[in-house]
Amino acid sequence: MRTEPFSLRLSSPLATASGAIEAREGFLVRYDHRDETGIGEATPLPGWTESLADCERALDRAAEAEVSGGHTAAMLELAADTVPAARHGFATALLDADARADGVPLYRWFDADRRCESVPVNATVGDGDPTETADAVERAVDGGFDCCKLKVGARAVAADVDRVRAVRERVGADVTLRADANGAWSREQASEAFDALAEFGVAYVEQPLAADDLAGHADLRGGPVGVALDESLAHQRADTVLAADAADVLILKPMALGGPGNAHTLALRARERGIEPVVTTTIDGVVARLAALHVAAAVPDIGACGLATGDRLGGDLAPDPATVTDGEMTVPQTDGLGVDPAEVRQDA
Ligand SMILES: O=C(O)CCC(=O)c1ccccc1C(=O)O
Ligand SMILES: [Mg+2]
Repeated sequence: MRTEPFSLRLSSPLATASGAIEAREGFLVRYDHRDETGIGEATPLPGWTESLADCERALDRAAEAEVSGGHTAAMLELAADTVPAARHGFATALLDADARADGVPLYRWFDADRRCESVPVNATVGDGDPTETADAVERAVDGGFDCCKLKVGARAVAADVDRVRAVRERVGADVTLRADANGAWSREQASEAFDALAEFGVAYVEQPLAADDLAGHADLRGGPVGVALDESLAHQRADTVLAADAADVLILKPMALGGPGNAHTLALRARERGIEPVVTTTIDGVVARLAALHVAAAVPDIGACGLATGDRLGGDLAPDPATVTDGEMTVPQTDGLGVDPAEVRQDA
């Protein structure tokens, strides 16, 4: 196992209720397995995953364990609940090598019977005043998106409602709107927001309440605006979240869940319970974005996913083979993730 640090600046920082994301630092992971080299990416995001320092220590421990015990021993050092980003990095490299060895794109390693050319994606629009927000959504719609997610919760509920009204007036009824409060609201604020946002046809709100308030989320369900859980999954066991009947939609971030395999398993388990899975990045480099794209591609009839985040980066780890046209992201059909590990490095 070989690891290499990288640091990517966002040319377009994402303003959220829990602060702005301005840069992403992490590690590329390379692993030789079954005569192939696989590549993975560990890009921790504090609040969602372990710290950068804990990620590095976990990868070092895993590399040491691998020398004598192979990939099984390495994986035992990488617990999904404590070091999910480190686990994601190694697990992705292993999966990439396995899919290459089997001669299939990663999504077909998850489900050999599937063929998936593209995955629908939403545009992600950060906090801003009503005009800035409507401008950003209009640009996205002009660029072919028909589903936009707005960050809310960074200002008063009434001010967010003004933003959503401005967006709806600007782009009309045909665009699907979602909101993401990143856990900012009290129960009272959330119920006020849900009542007001219903008028503008908001499909769902991601994490309206704190991550541990599953009962509060369960109470918000049943109206025209759906409830999606995101942070709750990063902070609690998936079994607890699934059993709480607290969500219409589950947001699955492979980086926060310990890897593409864990995210894929959870997507199918959510479906079994009538909960819609949505796969998103944590604003990552191209390796992790492709891993998330393949997870989404492996799930039949998945709705719009939060994968169109590459254009926020000022530089990347390799050219991106997945382009977005008419709100659909193309899925690479070459073996593995769809990037050549030899061409992956910072600012490639
Ligand atoms: O879902 C999207 O549209 C993009 C991803 C996104 O919003 C996000 C990115 C980094 C950290 C947290 C989040 C989030 O969904 O809350
Ligand atoms: Mg979210």
